[in-house]
Amino acid sequence: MAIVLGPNQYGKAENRLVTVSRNGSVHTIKDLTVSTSLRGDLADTHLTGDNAKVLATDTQKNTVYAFAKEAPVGEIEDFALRLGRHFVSSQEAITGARVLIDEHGWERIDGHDHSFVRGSDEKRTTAVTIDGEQAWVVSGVRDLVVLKSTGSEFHGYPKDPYTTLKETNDRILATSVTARWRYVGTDVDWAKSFTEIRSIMLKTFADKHSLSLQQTLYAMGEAVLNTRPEVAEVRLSMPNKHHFLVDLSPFGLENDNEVFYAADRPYGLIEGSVLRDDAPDAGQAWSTLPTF
Ligand SMILES: O=c1[nH]c(=O)c2[nH]c(=O)[nH]c2[nH]1
Repeated sequence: MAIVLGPNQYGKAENRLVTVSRNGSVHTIKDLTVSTSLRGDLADTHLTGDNAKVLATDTQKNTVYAFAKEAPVGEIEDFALRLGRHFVSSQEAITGARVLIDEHGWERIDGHDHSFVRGSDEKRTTAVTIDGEQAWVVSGVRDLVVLKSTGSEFHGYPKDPYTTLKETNDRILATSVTARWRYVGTDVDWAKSFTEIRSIMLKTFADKHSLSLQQTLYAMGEAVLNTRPEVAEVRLSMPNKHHFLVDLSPFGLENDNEVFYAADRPYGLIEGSVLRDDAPDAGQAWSTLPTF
């Protein structure tokens, strides 16, 4: 038996980067969390501690901040592609890079020039993978919390000895959407694509009469693929944020779908992928990302 080194990567995780760009007195901010990981000929450092091929994680961190000054950060996908390509092209031993960026949203306060309020916890995300000359982009959104107060049913499921759930023709449906979509290529108007994908997912959640969260998940992915040719595959992770009808009968009160207890756990976790059957090969697009 021999013991060998398996797949490995290393980098600086969760660099917090905030930039201010000034157009006269009007400021625009970008608030990012950037993680970089490098892959390549890195056996020596693992096997003998020889660091001749190890671009320090500290240097990777500094590169993130220097690149933010040297050119406008722009869209997160472009910034991630710039960083990833730089690491691979400038270090002979480094053959691959993975750059993950989360963008945290700030809204201008009442049209104010330089004051902002954090809108919600929602994050725009990207995961860029560089392998030699090739690049894959998977973008998405996290913590996009939505709720509909009707237009959702759940019934027709098997009843076994342990089933207590009551069938319903009218329930609250709420979830916190994590969506990732894999782009076919890299020649994309990233901002426009993101805005339109987010909007079509929200519209579908709202408009689709739901017989299960699974059905809603599929409809959301399908709507993205039907309208956005630049996308090959959508992966969705949607916790079912249960809202239970409170039993008010001890108080002599009827509860006609008006008073709910919002449980935070446990939650149903509904996850799935929707893709074109002729989608181009995913290459390394999803590697090391969570399945959903
Ligand atoms: O939309 C739903 N899907 C399920 O699989 C499920 N299971 C459950 O208890 N409630 C729900 N709701």
